[in-house]
Amino acid sequence: MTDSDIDAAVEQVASTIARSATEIRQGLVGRRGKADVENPSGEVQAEADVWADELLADRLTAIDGVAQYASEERSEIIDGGDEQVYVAVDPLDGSSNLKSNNTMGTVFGIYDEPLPAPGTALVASGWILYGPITTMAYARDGSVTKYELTGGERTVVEEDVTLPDDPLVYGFGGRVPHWHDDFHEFVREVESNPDHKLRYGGAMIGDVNQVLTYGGVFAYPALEDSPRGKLRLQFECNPIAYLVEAAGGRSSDGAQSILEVEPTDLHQRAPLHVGNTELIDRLETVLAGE
Ligand SMILES: O=P(O)(O)OC[C@H]1O[C@](O)(COP(=O)(O)O)[C@@H](O)[C@@H]1O
Ligand SMILES: [Mg+2]
Ligand SMILES: [Mg+2]
Repeated sequence: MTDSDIDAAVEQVASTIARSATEIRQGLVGRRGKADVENPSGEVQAEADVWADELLADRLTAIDGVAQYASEERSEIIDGGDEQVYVAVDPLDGSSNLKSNNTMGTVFGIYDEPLPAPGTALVASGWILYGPITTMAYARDGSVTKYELTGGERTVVEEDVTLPDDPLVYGFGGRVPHWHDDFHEFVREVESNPDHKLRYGGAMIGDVNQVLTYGGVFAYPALEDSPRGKLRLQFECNPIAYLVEAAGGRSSDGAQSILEVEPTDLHQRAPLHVGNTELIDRLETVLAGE
């Protein structure tokens, strides 16, 4: 396996997901109901979750160089038979927003180690945002590019994207009564800054994309009834953390970079905090009780 083989496989995965996004968006119509089955995290799947997972599984495992396909929506890893890259996908992020027709996304991480893998094994990651238009944010070689997607075409709108220096927005998931006291304290600090505005839409990708655009912080923290929060390390936390760090920000599980979290299980959860470096540094200080 050479570096150029890996580059070719990575590029194929990213362009296949970008091309599929238009179809996924159109395929949401008529698939907004529940599928009556649970995913490995114990959540009832939407018809669109199941459909988007199958579409991406078929296309991504057909690519030369894809060794594994894993998804939030299936228990087992699909073996692609090759050996260059290992792909983890959240086919539809924020699918509970289907009912109300609000923002959703698709998240992907491309690793160079078998799954479950640490975030340090990521070689690229990205997300599609199904907003008023379909956009893509993509991290590769320490640099982030934003695209607009139309009919399968990727048009660059910004290269070398970095988080703005002055944070503007914040959004925190989980029921407020279930937040730990030290997290409450951090939230009070963030809210007391007159420059900061609440932006929370119930789809991680929509909320993190606001942080990438305006600067700020997004978290789905550890909760009293769920010590590892809600979001899944392989499919959600690692890809987001890799991209935000490539854009000059920081990620944390509360104590260390998300990319340092030891993977123990394909579907394990982790508390996720991402955003401008000074805010994540401050969060870690507050959570450490300092
Ligand atoms: O509805 P809650 O508990 O606030 O959770 C919202 C969070 O759950 C998620 O919807 C989980 O992702 P999925 O929709 O892919 O399961 C995130 O996008 C979002 O940040
Ligand atoms: Mg998700
Ligand atoms: Mg999902």
